[in-house]
Amino acid sequence: MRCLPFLHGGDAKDDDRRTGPSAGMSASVRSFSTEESTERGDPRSGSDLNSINVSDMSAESIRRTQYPSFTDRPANLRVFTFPELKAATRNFSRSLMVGEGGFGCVYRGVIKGSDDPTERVEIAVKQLNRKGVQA
Ligand SMILES: Nc1ncnc2c1ncn2[C@@H]1O[C@H](COP(=O)(O)OP(=O)(O)OP(=O)(O)O)[C@@H](O)[C@H]1O
Repeated sequence: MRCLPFLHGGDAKDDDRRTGPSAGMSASVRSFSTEESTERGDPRSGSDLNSINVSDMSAESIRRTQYPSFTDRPANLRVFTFPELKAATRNFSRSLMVGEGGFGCVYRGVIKGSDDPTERVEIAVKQLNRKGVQA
């Protein structure tokens, strides 16, 4: 699941969508949980989820998946827990769904600011669909 700044109006696929932290309204997230796995109590840790089974990967695909360590992430990359995203989107309410891509649905949400908890930051949260065509 990933979390992006929520954009008002217009085509969300334009360049504004990729402005990131410099836009002053960003919320980045990297979470691999799904509601399904969380409610089953999936015991995998974040580091487990970052690991890659290379047994059946080609050399080319391995080269393409050389991500930096999750612990080496940029200081301004904010990480959210699944319960936080669930609360922000009112349990992924259909009424807050703003779109759907090949990997899953995108929901509008509101979270507290990282520096000022009274600040309300509008976000877009994509919930990955494991059964989706691309996912
Ligand atoms: N940050 C955002 N703010 C507002 N709406 C968004 C945002 N991100 C996505 N959306 C809405 O959700 C729809 C689907 O977005 P998504 O990123 O899933 O598209 P995609 O790139 O086609 O999907 P995928 O990456 O899963 O193939 C968009 O067309 C848009 O309507």
